[in-house]
Amino acid sequence: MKILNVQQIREADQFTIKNEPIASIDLMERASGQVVNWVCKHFSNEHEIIVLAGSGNNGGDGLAIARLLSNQNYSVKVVLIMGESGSDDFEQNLDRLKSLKKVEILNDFNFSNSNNDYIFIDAIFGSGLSRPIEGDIAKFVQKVNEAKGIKLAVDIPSGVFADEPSPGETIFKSDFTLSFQVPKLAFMMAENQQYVGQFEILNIGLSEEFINNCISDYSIYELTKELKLLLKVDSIAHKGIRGRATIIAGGHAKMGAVILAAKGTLHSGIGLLSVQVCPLCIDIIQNQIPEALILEDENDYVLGSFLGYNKQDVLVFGPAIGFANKTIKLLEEILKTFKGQLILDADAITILAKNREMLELLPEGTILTPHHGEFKRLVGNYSNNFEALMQLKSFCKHHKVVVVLKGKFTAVCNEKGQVSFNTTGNQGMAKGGSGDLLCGILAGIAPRVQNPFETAKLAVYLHGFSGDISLKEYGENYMTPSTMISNLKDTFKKVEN
Ligand SMILES: NC(=O)C1=CN([C@@H]2O[C@H](COP(=O)(O)OP(=O)(O)OC[C@H]3O[C@@H](n4cnc5c(N)ncnc54)[C@H](OP(=O)(O)O)[C@@H]3O)[C@@H](O)[C@H]2O)[C@H](O)CC1
Ligand SMILES: [K+]
Repeated sequence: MKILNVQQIREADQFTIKNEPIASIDLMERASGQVVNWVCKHFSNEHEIIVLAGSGNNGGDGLAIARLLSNQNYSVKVVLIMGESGSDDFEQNLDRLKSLKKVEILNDFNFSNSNNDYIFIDAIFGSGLSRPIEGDIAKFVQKVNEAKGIKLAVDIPSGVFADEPSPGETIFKSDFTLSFQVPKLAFMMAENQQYVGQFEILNIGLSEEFINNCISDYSIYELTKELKLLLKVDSIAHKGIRGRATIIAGGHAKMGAVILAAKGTLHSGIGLLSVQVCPLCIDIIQNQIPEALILEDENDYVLGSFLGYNKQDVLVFGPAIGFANKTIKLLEEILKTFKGQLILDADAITILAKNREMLELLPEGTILTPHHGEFKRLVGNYSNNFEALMQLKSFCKHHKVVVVLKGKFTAVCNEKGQVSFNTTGNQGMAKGGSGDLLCGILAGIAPRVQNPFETAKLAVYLHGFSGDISLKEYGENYMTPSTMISNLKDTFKKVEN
Protein backbone atom coordinates (compact mmCIF):
# COMPACT_ATOMS: atom_id res chain seq x y z
CA MET A 1 0.00 0.00 0.00
CA LYS A 2 1.62 3.21 -1.20
CA ILE A 3 2.01 6.20 1.08
CA LEU A 4 1.58 9.47 -0.83
CA ASN A 5 2.41 13.00 0.22
CA VAL A 6 -0.10 15.86 0.38
CA GLN A 7 0.95 17.23 -3.00
CA GLN A 8 0.43 13.84 -4.66
CA ILE A 9 -2.94 13.38 -2.96
CA ARG A 10 -4.07 16.79 -4.21
CA GLU A 11 -2.98 15.85 -7.72
CA ALA A 12 -4.79 12.51 -7.47
CA ASP A 13 -7.85 14.45 -6.35
CA GLN A 14 -7.67 16.81 -9.34
CA PHE A 15 -6.90 14.00 -11.79
CA THR A 16 -9.95 12.05 -10.59
CA ILE A 17 -12.21 15.11 -10.77
CA LYS A 18 -11.09 15.78 -14.34
CA ASN A 19 -10.86 12.27 -15.72
CA GLU A 20 -13.54 10.21 -14.01
CA PRO A 21 -15.06 12.82 -14.30
CA ILE A 22 -16.71 13.76 -11.01
CA ALA A 23 -17.56 17.16 -9.55
CA SER A 24 -15.48 18.16 -6.53
CA ILE A 25 -18.61 18.38 -4.37
CA ASP A 26 -19.60 14.85 -5.40
CA LEU A 27 -16.14 13.54 -4.54
CA MET A 28 -16.56 15.14 -1.12
CA GLU A 29 -19.97 13.43 -0.82
CA ARG A 30 -18.40 10.08 -1.73
CA ALA A 31 -15.59 10.53 0.80
CA SER A 32 -18.03 11.58 3.51
CA GLY A 33 -20.28 8.64 2.66
CA GLN A 34 -17.38 6.29 3.39
CA VAL A 35 -16.86 7.87 6.81
CA VAL A 36 -20.57 7.53 7.53
CA ASN A 37 -20.57 3.86 6.48
CA TRP A 38 -17.69 3.25 8.87
CA VAL A 39 -19.41 5.06 11.74
CA CYS A 40 -22.70 3.19 11.17
CA LYS A 41 -20.84 -0.11 11.14
CA HIS A 42 -19.04 0.58 14.42
CA PHE A 43 -21.36 2.75 16.51
CA SER A 44 -25.14 2.60 16.94
CA ASN A 45 -27.30 5.73 16.61
CA GLU A 46 -27.66 5.89 20.38
CA HIS A 47 -24.41 7.84 20.29
CA GLU A 48 -24.62 11.63 20.22
CA ILE A 49 -22.53 13.00 17.35
CA ILE A 50 -20.70 16.32 17.60
CA VAL A 51 -19.00 17.37 14.36
CA LEU A 52 -16.26 19.98 14.73
CA ALA A 53 -15.89 21.70 11.38
CA GLY A 54 -13.17 24.01 10.09
CA SER A 55 -13.79 26.09 6.99
CA GLY A 56 -11.73 24.23 4.37
CA ASN A 57 -12.60 21.02 2.59
CA ASN A 58 -11.97 18.99 5.71
CA GLY A 59 -14.70 21.08 7.30
CA GLY A 60 -16.80 20.52 4.17
CA ASP A 61 -16.43 16.77 4.71
CA GLY A 62 -17.56 17.29 8.30
CA LEU A 63 -20.74 19.09 7.23
CA ALA A 64 -21.59 16.38 4.69
CA ILE A 65 -20.91 13.71 7.33
CA ALA A 66 -23.25 15.55 9.74
CA ARG A 67 -26.06 15.60 7.15
CA LEU A 68 -25.58 11.95 6.14
CA LEU A 69 -25.45 10.74 9.76
CA SER A 70 -28.55 12.74 10.55
CA ASN A 71 -30.25 10.97 7.64
CA GLN A 72 -29.28 7.70 9.34
CA ASN A 73 -31.16 8.89 12.44
CA TYR A 74 -28.18 9.86 14.54
CA SER A 75 -28.63 12.93 16.69
CA VAL A 76 -26.02 15.35 15.33
CA LYS A 77 -24.74 18.78 16.31
CA VAL A 78 -22.19 20.78 14.33
CA VAL A 79 -19.76 23.30 15.81
CA LEU A 80 -18.44 25.79 13.25
CA ILE A 81 -14.97 26.46 14.57
CA MET A 82 -14.06 29.12 12.00
CA GLY A 83 -17.36 30.69 11.08
CA GLU A 84 -19.65 30.35 8.08
CA SER A 85 -17.45 31.35 5.17
CA GLY A 86 -14.98 28.93 3.70
CA SER A 87 -14.11 26.86 0.63
CA ASP A 88 -16.76 26.50 -2.10
CA ASP A 89 -17.56 22.93 -1.13
CA PHE A 90 -17.70 23.91 2.55
CA GLU A 91 -20.23 26.66 1.82
CA GLN A 92 -22.31 24.45 -0.43
CA ASN A 93 -22.45 21.76 2.27
CA LEU A 94 -23.37 24.36 4.86
CA ASP A 95 -26.34 25.38 2.68
CA ARG A 96 -27.36 21.73 2.31
CA LEU A 97 -27.11 21.22 6.05
CA LYS A 98 -29.12 24.32 6.87
CA SER A 99 -31.92 23.32 4.49
CA LEU A 100 -32.09 19.91 6.19
CA LYS A 101 -33.14 21.73 9.39
CA LYS A 102 -32.46 18.67 11.55
CA VAL A 103 -28.92 19.45 12.69
CA GLU A 104 -28.22 22.09 15.28
CA ILE A 105 -25.42 24.42 14.11
CA LEU A 106 -23.41 26.03 16.92
CA ASN A 107 -20.48 28.41 17.24
CA ASP A 108 -19.18 26.93 20.48
CA PHE A 109 -19.84 23.91 22.63
CA ASN A 110 -20.42 23.31 26.30
CA PHE A 111 -18.32 20.27 27.11
CA SER A 112 -19.49 19.91 30.72
CA ASN A 113 -22.32 17.55 29.73
CA SER A 114 -20.31 15.31 27.43
CA ASN A 115 -20.11 11.66 28.37
CA ASN A 116 -18.56 8.48 27.04
CA ASP A 117 -21.37 8.01 24.53
CA TYR A 118 -20.51 11.20 22.70
CA ILE A 119 -18.63 10.88 19.44
CA PHE A 120 -16.58 13.93 18.50
CA ILE A 121 -15.75 14.05 14.80
CA ASP A 122 -12.73 16.20 14.06
CA ALA A 123 -13.15 17.90 10.68
CA ILE A 124 -11.26 21.06 11.60
CA PHE A 125 -8.09 20.65 9.54
CA GLY A 126 -6.99 17.90 7.20
CA SER A 127 -4.25 17.90 4.62
CA GLY A 128 -4.50 21.69 4.25
CA LEU A 129 -2.98 22.39 7.68
CA SER A 130 -0.38 25.08 7.01
CA ARG A 131 0.83 26.03 10.51
CA PRO A 132 0.47 24.84 14.10
CA ILE A 133 -2.92 25.37 15.73
CA GLU A 134 -2.93 28.40 18.02
CA GLY A 135 -5.19 30.86 19.84
CA ASP A 136 -8.90 30.16 20.26
CA ILE A 137 -8.85 27.10 18.02
CA ALA A 138 -6.06 25.61 20.15
CA LYS A 139 -8.09 26.28 23.31
CA PHE A 140 -11.08 24.60 21.74
CA VAL A 141 -9.06 21.53 20.65
CA GLN A 142 -7.65 21.26 24.18
CA LYS A 143 -11.18 21.19 25.57
CA VAL A 144 -12.17 18.41 23.17
CA ASN A 145 -9.08 16.44 24.12
CA GLU A 146 -10.05 16.68 27.78
CA ALA A 147 -13.74 15.92 27.20
CA LYS A 148 -15.28 12.49 27.71
CA GLY A 149 -16.29 10.70 24.55
CA ILE A 150 -15.01 8.84 21.52
CA LYS A 151 -12.80 10.87 19.19
CA LEU A 152 -12.73 10.33 15.43
CA ALA A 153 -10.54 12.27 13.02
CA VAL A 154 -11.52 12.77 9.40
CA ASP A 155 -8.54 12.17 7.10
CA ILE A 156 -5.87 13.44 9.54
CA PRO A 157 -6.13 14.56 13.19
CA SER A 158 -6.16 18.37 13.26
CA GLY A 159 -2.68 19.63 13.99
CA VAL A 160 -0.83 16.65 12.54
CA PHE A 161 1.19 17.50 9.43
CA ALA A 162 0.96 14.63 6.97
CA ASP A 163 4.53 14.68 5.67
CA GLU A 164 6.66 16.32 8.34
CA PRO A 165 7.03 16.67 12.11
CA SER A 166 4.11 18.36 13.85
CA PRO A 167 5.63 21.08 16.04
CA GLY A 168 2.36 22.37 17.48
CA GLU A 169 1.55 21.96 21.15
CA THR A 170 -2.14 21.40 20.51
CA ILE A 171 -3.19 18.47 18.38
CA PHE A 172 -6.49 16.59 18.29
CA LYS A 173 -6.16 13.23 20.05
CA SER A 174 -8.14 10.63 18.12
CA ASP A 175 -9.15 7.14 19.04
CA PHE A 176 -9.66 6.46 15.34
CA THR A 177 -8.42 8.25 12.25
CA LEU A 178 -10.44 7.57 9.10
CA SER A 179 -8.10 8.54 6.32
CA PHE A 180 -8.91 8.91 2.66
CA GLN A 181 -7.48 6.57 0.04
CA VAL A 182 -3.87 6.30 1.20
CA PRO A 183 -2.06 6.25 4.55
CA LYS A 184 -0.06 9.36 5.44
CA LEU A 185 3.61 9.20 6.41
CA ALA A 186 2.88 10.87 9.76
CA PHE A 187 0.82 7.83 10.80
CA MET A 188 3.99 5.71 10.77
CA MET A 189 5.77 7.90 13.31
CA ALA A 190 5.72 6.70 16.91
CA GLU A 191 5.41 10.25 18.27
CA ASN A 192 2.07 10.65 16.43
CA GLN A 193 0.47 7.51 17.80
CA GLN A 194 -1.15 9.40 20.66
CA TYR A 195 -2.95 11.60 18.10
CA VAL A 196 -3.71 9.14 15.31
CA GLY A 197 -4.96 6.25 17.43
CA GLN A 198 -6.05 3.37 15.24
CA PHE A 199 -6.10 4.36 11.59
CA GLU A 200 -8.36 3.00 8.85
CA ILE A 201 -7.94 3.71 5.15
CA LEU A 202 -11.21 4.42 3.35
CA ASN A 203 -11.34 3.98 -0.41
CA ILE A 204 -12.94 7.09 -1.88
CA GLY A 205 -12.38 6.05 -5.48
CA LEU A 206 -9.45 8.28 -6.44
CA SER A 207 -7.94 7.23 -9.77
CA GLU A 208 -6.00 3.98 -9.33
CA GLU A 209 -4.21 4.66 -12.58
CA PHE A 210 -2.92 7.94 -11.18
CA ILE A 211 -1.92 6.41 -7.85
CA ASN A 212 -0.11 3.51 -9.54
CA ASN A 213 1.96 6.01 -11.49
CA CYS A 214 2.91 8.07 -8.44
CA ILE A 215 6.48 7.58 -7.31
CA SER A 216 6.88 7.21 -3.59
CA ASP A 217 9.68 5.88 -1.42
CA TYR A 218 7.18 4.88 1.23
CA SER A 219 4.71 2.04 1.52
CA ILE A 220 3.03 -0.25 4.00
CA TYR A 221 3.89 -3.93 3.62
CA GLU A 222 1.21 -6.24 2.37
CA LEU A 223 1.60 -9.93 1.78
CA THR A 224 1.08 -10.97 -1.84
CA LYS A 225 0.43 -14.37 -3.40
CA GLU A 226 3.91 -14.40 -4.92
CA LEU A 227 5.50 -13.85 -1.54
CA LYS A 228 3.43 -16.59 0.05
CA LEU A 229 4.64 -18.98 -2.65
CA LEU A 230 8.22 -18.34 -1.60
CA LEU A 231 7.45 -19.97 1.72
CA LYS A 232 6.12 -23.16 0.13
CA VAL A 233 8.50 -26.08 0.40
CA ASP A 234 9.11 -27.88 -2.86
CA SER A 235 7.73 -31.45 -2.85
CA ILE A 236 11.16 -32.74 -3.86
CA ALA A 237 12.92 -30.65 -1.23
CA HIS A 238 16.00 -31.93 0.50
CA LYS A 239 17.65 -30.12 3.36
CA GLY A 240 20.27 -28.48 1.14
CA ILE A 241 17.62 -26.74 -0.99
CA ARG A 242 16.05 -25.17 2.09
CA GLY A 243 19.30 -23.51 2.94
CA ARG A 244 22.08 -23.59 5.51
CA ALA A 245 22.26 -21.05 8.28
CA THR A 246 24.80 -20.44 11.02
CA ILE A 247 24.10 -18.47 14.16
CA ILE A 248 27.08 -16.74 15.75
CA ALA A 249 25.76 -15.19 18.93
CA GLY A 250 25.91 -15.27 22.70
CA GLY A 251 28.87 -16.67 24.60
CA HIS A 252 29.39 -18.19 28.01
CA ALA A 253 26.32 -17.53 30.23
CA LYS A 254 24.62 -15.70 27.38
CA MET A 255 22.97 -18.57 25.57
CA GLY A 256 19.34 -17.40 25.72
CA ALA A 257 19.73 -15.16 22.70
CA VAL A 258 21.30 -18.00 20.74
CA ILE A 259 18.52 -20.41 21.56
CA LEU A 260 15.76 -17.94 20.59
CA ALA A 261 17.46 -17.06 17.32
CA ALA A 262 18.23 -20.68 16.52
CA LYS A 263 14.68 -21.82 17.23
CA GLY A 264 13.36 -18.97 15.10
CA THR A 265 15.54 -20.13 12.22
CA LEU A 266 14.57 -23.78 12.59
CA HIS A 267 10.87 -23.07 12.79
CA SER A 268 10.96 -20.76 9.79
CA GLY A 269 11.97 -23.58 7.51
CA ILE A 270 15.78 -23.73 7.28
CA GLY A 271 17.25 -26.99 5.98
CA LEU A 272 20.41 -27.11 8.07
CA LEU A 273 21.15 -25.05 11.15
CA SER A 274 24.59 -24.64 12.70
CA VAL A 275 25.41 -22.79 15.89
CA GLN A 276 28.89 -21.60 16.82
CA VAL A 277 29.46 -22.15 20.54
CA CYS A 278 32.13 -22.04 23.20
CA PRO A 279 33.10 -25.56 24.36
CA LEU A 280 31.48 -25.01 27.76
CA CYS A 281 28.13 -24.24 26.15
CA ILE A 282 27.84 -27.16 23.74
CA ASP A 283 25.58 -29.15 26.05
CA ILE A 284 23.12 -26.32 26.29
CA ILE A 285 22.56 -26.25 22.54
CA GLN A 286 22.52 -30.04 22.23
CA ASN A 287 19.88 -30.27 24.94
CA GLN A 288 17.75 -27.40 23.71
CA ILE A 289 18.05 -27.79 19.97
CA PRO A 290 18.95 -31.33 18.94
CA GLU A 291 18.55 -30.37 15.27
CA ALA A 292 21.48 -27.93 15.41
CA LEU A 293 24.98 -28.82 14.25
CA ILE A 294 27.68 -27.53 16.55
CA LEU A 295 30.58 -25.40 15.34
CA GLU A 296 33.00 -25.40 18.25
CA ASP A 297 34.80 -22.15 19.03
CA GLU A 298 38.32 -22.40 20.47
CA ASN A 299 37.56 -19.88 23.20
CA ASP A 300 35.94 -20.79 26.49
CA TYR A 301 34.02 -17.59 27.20
CA VAL A 302 33.66 -15.52 24.04
CA LEU A 303 33.27 -16.31 20.37
CA GLY A 304 36.34 -15.54 18.27
CA SER A 305 37.27 -18.44 15.99
CA PHE A 306 36.87 -17.94 12.27
CA LEU A 307 35.43 -21.22 11.03
CA GLY A 308 35.15 -20.72 7.28
CA TYR A 309 31.38 -20.66 6.66
CA ASN A 310 31.79 -20.99 2.91
CA LYS A 311 28.97 -23.51 2.59
CA GLN A 312 26.55 -21.33 4.53
CA ASP A 313 23.78 -19.45 2.74
CA VAL A 314 23.19 -17.17 5.69
CA LEU A 315 25.04 -16.03 8.80
CA VAL A 316 23.50 -14.30 11.81
CA PHE A 317 26.07 -12.41 13.85
CA GLY A 318 25.60 -10.37 16.95
CA PRO A 319 22.90 -11.08 19.55
CA ALA A 320 24.47 -10.97 23.03
CA ILE A 321 27.91 -11.64 21.52
CA GLY A 322 29.73 -8.90 23.44
CA PHE A 323 32.71 -6.77 22.51
CA ALA A 324 35.83 -8.89 23.06
CA ASN A 325 38.70 -8.05 20.71
CA LYS A 326 38.58 -11.58 19.32
CA THR A 327 34.90 -11.16 18.56
CA ILE A 328 35.51 -7.87 16.77
CA LYS A 329 38.28 -9.52 14.73
CA LEU A 330 35.94 -12.38 13.87
CA LEU A 331 33.31 -9.96 12.60
CA GLU A 332 35.93 -8.16 10.52
CA GLU A 333 37.07 -11.44 8.98
CA ILE A 334 33.46 -12.36 8.18
CA LEU A 335 32.77 -8.96 6.60
CA LYS A 336 35.83 -9.43 4.39
CA THR A 337 35.14 -12.98 3.28
CA PHE A 338 31.52 -14.10 3.61
CA LYS A 339 29.65 -14.27 0.33
CA GLY A 340 26.18 -15.35 1.51
CA GLN A 341 23.43 -13.37 3.24
CA LEU A 342 24.76 -11.65 6.33
CA ILE A 343 22.43 -10.57 9.15
CA LEU A 344 23.90 -8.26 11.78
CA ASP A 345 22.08 -7.50 15.00
CA ALA A 346 22.59 -6.02 18.47
CA ASP A 347 26.26 -6.03 19.60
CA ALA A 348 27.43 -6.40 15.99
CA ILE A 349 25.84 -3.02 15.28
CA THR A 350 27.49 -1.42 18.28
CA ILE A 351 30.84 -2.89 17.17
CA LEU A 352 30.37 -1.25 13.76
CA ALA A 353 29.45 2.05 15.39
CA LYS A 354 32.61 2.01 17.50
CA ASN A 355 34.89 0.78 14.71
CA ARG A 356 33.63 2.93 11.89
CA GLU A 357 36.21 1.76 9.37
CA MET A 358 34.42 -1.62 9.49
CA LEU A 359 31.28 0.01 8.10
CA GLU A 360 33.05 0.32 4.77
CA LEU A 361 33.51 -3.45 4.71
CA LEU A 362 29.78 -4.20 4.87
CA PRO A 363 28.92 -6.52 1.97
CA GLU A 364 26.19 -5.18 -0.32
CA GLY A 365 22.78 -6.43 0.75
CA THR A 366 23.73 -7.07 4.39
CA ILE A 367 20.67 -6.91 6.64
CA LEU A 368 21.13 -4.90 9.86
CA THR A 369 18.44 -4.93 12.53
CA PRO A 370 18.99 -2.07 15.00
CA HIS A 371 16.52 -0.67 17.48
CA HIS A 372 16.58 3.13 17.75
CA GLY A 373 19.28 3.14 20.46
CA GLU A 374 21.61 1.09 18.28
CA PHE A 375 20.75 3.05 15.15
CA LYS A 376 21.61 6.33 16.88
CA ARG A 377 25.03 4.87 17.67
CA LEU A 378 25.47 4.38 13.92
CA VAL A 379 24.14 7.68 12.61
CA GLY A 380 24.11 10.10 15.53
CA ASN A 381 21.25 11.53 17.53
CA TYR A 382 17.85 12.51 16.13
CA SER A 383 14.89 14.05 17.83
CA ASN A 384 11.94 12.62 15.90
CA ASN A 385 11.11 9.76 13.60
CA PHE A 386 11.07 11.91 10.46
CA GLU A 387 14.73 12.69 11.10
CA ALA A 388 15.35 9.03 11.80
CA LEU A 389 13.80 8.21 8.44
CA MET A 390 16.11 10.57 6.58
CA GLN A 391 19.12 9.05 8.38
CA LEU A 392 17.83 5.58 7.58
CA LYS A 393 17.57 6.32 3.87
CA SER A 394 20.96 7.92 3.58
CA PHE A 395 22.66 5.16 5.61
CA CYS A 396 21.17 2.44 3.41
CA LYS A 397 22.01 4.27 0.20
CA HIS A 398 25.57 4.99 1.29
CA HIS A 399 26.37 1.47 2.48
CA LYS A 400 24.08 -0.38 0.01
CA VAL A 401 22.48 -2.37 2.81
CA VAL A 402 19.03 -3.21 4.12
CA VAL A 403 18.22 -1.85 7.56
CA VAL A 404 15.33 -3.01 9.73
CA LEU A 405 14.74 -0.11 12.13
CA LYS A 406 12.65 -1.66 14.89
CA GLY A 407 9.85 0.29 16.51
CA LYS A 408 6.06 0.66 16.69
CA PHE A 409 5.89 0.50 12.89
CA THR A 410 9.17 -1.14 12.02
CA ALA A 411 10.71 0.51 8.95
CA VAL A 412 12.61 -1.64 6.46
CA CYS A 413 14.79 0.34 4.05
CA ASN A 414 16.78 -0.83 1.02
CA GLU A 415 19.84 0.48 -0.77
CA LYS A 416 17.67 2.71 -2.98
CA GLY A 417 16.17 4.44 0.04
CA GLN A 418 12.76 2.78 -0.38
CA VAL A 419 11.06 2.30 2.96
CA SER A 420 8.42 -0.27 3.80
CA PHE A 421 6.55 0.01 7.10
CA ASN A 422 5.21 -3.02 8.92
CA THR A 423 1.87 -2.96 10.68
CA THR A 424 1.78 -6.40 12.32
CA GLY A 425 2.94 -6.73 15.92
CA ASN A 426 2.03 -5.19 19.24
CA GLN A 427 3.27 -3.78 22.55
CA GLY A 428 3.46 -7.24 24.14
CA MET A 429 6.48 -7.99 21.94
CA ALA A 430 8.57 -5.38 23.75
CA LYS A 431 10.53 -7.92 25.77
CA GLY A 432 14.15 -9.07 25.74
CA GLY A 433 14.63 -11.80 23.15
CA SER A 434 12.14 -10.47 20.63
CA GLY A 435 14.93 -9.17 18.39
CA ASP A 436 16.84 -12.45 18.64
CA LEU A 437 13.80 -14.24 17.35
CA LEU A 438 13.50 -11.80 14.45
CA CYS A 439 17.11 -12.58 13.47
CA GLY A 440 16.21 -16.23 13.51
CA ILE A 441 13.20 -15.78 11.24
CA LEU A 442 15.29 -13.68 8.85
CA ALA A 443 17.84 -16.46 8.61
CA GLY A 444 15.16 -19.12 8.29
CA ILE A 445 13.56 -17.62 5.19
CA ALA A 446 16.51 -15.83 3.55
CA PRO A 447 17.76 -18.78 1.47
CA ARG A 448 14.36 -19.24 -0.13
CA VAL A 449 13.45 -15.59 -0.62
CA GLN A 450 16.87 -14.82 -2.13
CA ASN A 451 16.50 -11.05 -1.86
CA PRO A 452 17.50 -9.11 1.25
CA PHE A 453 14.79 -6.44 1.05
CA GLU A 454 12.01 -8.99 0.48
CA THR A 455 13.47 -11.25 3.19
CA ALA A 456 13.53 -8.41 5.70
CA LYS A 457 9.99 -7.20 4.96
CA LEU A 458 8.54 -10.70 5.10
CA ALA A 459 10.43 -11.70 8.26
CA VAL A 460 9.31 -8.55 10.09
CA TYR A 461 5.74 -9.23 9.00
CA LEU A 462 5.86 -12.87 10.19
CA HIS A 463 7.50 -11.89 13.47
CA GLY A 464 4.74 -9.34 14.15
CA PHE A 465 2.07 -11.79 13.06
CA SER A 466 3.29 -14.42 15.54
CA GLY A 467 3.28 -11.64 18.14
CA ASP A 468 -0.33 -10.84 17.30
CA ILE A 469 -1.32 -14.50 17.70
CA SER A 470 0.56 -14.63 21.00
CA LEU A 471 -1.27 -11.52 22.17
CA LYS A 472 -4.63 -13.15 21.49
CA GLU A 473 -3.62 -16.43 23.04
CA TYR A 474 -1.65 -15.28 26.09
CA GLY A 475 -2.20 -11.56 26.56
CA GLU A 476 0.30 -8.73 26.51
CA ASN A 477 1.87 -9.52 29.88
CA TYR A 478 2.24 -13.28 29.71
CA MET A 479 3.40 -13.54 26.09
CA THR A 480 7.14 -13.93 25.47
CA PRO A 481 9.46 -14.51 22.52
CA SER A 482 9.15 -18.21 23.43
CA THR A 483 5.36 -18.15 23.08
CA MET A 484 5.91 -16.37 19.78
CA ILE A 485 8.12 -19.23 18.62
CA SER A 486 5.35 -21.70 19.36
CA ASN A 487 2.92 -19.37 17.59
CA LEU A 488 5.07 -19.47 14.45
CA LYS A 489 3.18 -22.70 13.81
CA ASP A 490 -0.12 -20.88 13.27
CA THR A 491 1.65 -17.93 11.67
CA PHE A 492 3.01 -20.05 8.84
CA LYS A 493 -0.23 -22.01 8.51
CA LYS A 494 -2.26 -18.82 8.17
CA VAL A 495 0.18 -17.01 5.93
CA GLU A 496 0.75 -19.97 3.60
CA ASN A 497 -2.98 -20.41 3.15
N1 LIG B 1 -8.44 13.61 -2.18
C1 LIG B 1 -8.86 13.64 -0.98
O1 LIG B 1 -8.26 13.00 -0.13
C2 LIG B 1 -10.01 14.44 -0.67
C3 LIG B 1 -9.95 15.23 0.44
N2 LIG B 1 -10.94 15.99 0.86
C4 LIG B 1 -10.80 16.69 2.11
O2 LIG B 1 -10.14 17.90 1.90
C5 LIG B 1 -9.17 18.09 2.90
C6 LIG B 1 -8.19 19.11 2.48
O3 LIG B 1 -8.88 20.28 2.32
P1 LIG B 1 -8.21 21.73 2.26
O4 LIG B 1 -9.28 22.67 2.02
O5 LIG B 1 -7.09 21.66 1.32
O6 LIG B 1 -7.56 21.90 3.68
P2 LIG B 1 -8.15 21.90 5.16
O7 LIG B 1 -9.59 21.66 5.17
O8 LIG B 1 -7.30 20.96 5.93
O9 LIG B 1 -7.86 23.36 5.73
C7 LIG B 1 -7.55 24.45 4.94
C8 LIG B 1 -7.96 25.76 5.59
O10 LIG B 1 -7.50 25.83 6.90
C9 LIG B 1 -6.62 26.95 7.05
N3 LIG B 1 -5.57 26.60 8.00
C10 LIG B 1 -4.58 25.73 7.85
N4 LIG B 1 -3.87 25.62 8.97
C11 LIG B 1 -4.42 26.47 9.86
C12 LIG B 1 -4.15 26.82 11.21
N5 LIG B 1 -3.16 26.25 11.89
N6 LIG B 1 -4.90 27.73 11.83
C13 LIG B 1 -5.92 28.31 11.17
N7 LIG B 1 -6.25 28.04 9.88
C14 LIG B 1 -5.50 27.13 9.23
C15 LIG B 1 -6.11 27.23 5.68
O11 LIG B 1 -5.72 28.55 5.66
P3 LIG B 1 -4.39 29.02 4.86
O12 LIG B 1 -4.06 30.32 5.43
O13 LIG B 1 -3.31 28.02 5.06
O14 LIG B 1 -4.80 29.08 3.44
C16 LIG B 1 -7.33 26.92 4.85
O15 LIG B 1 -8.23 27.95 4.88
C17 LIG B 1 -8.67 16.71 3.13
O16 LIG B 1 -7.99 16.56 4.34
C18 LIG B 1 -9.95 15.92 3.10
O17 LIG B 1 -10.58 15.93 4.35
C19 LIG B 1 -12.18 16.02 0.00
O18 LIG B 1 -13.30 16.25 0.68
C20 LIG B 1 -12.37 14.73 -0.75
C21 LIG B 1 -11.20 14.39 -1.53
K1 LIG C 1 -9.33 16.35 10.72
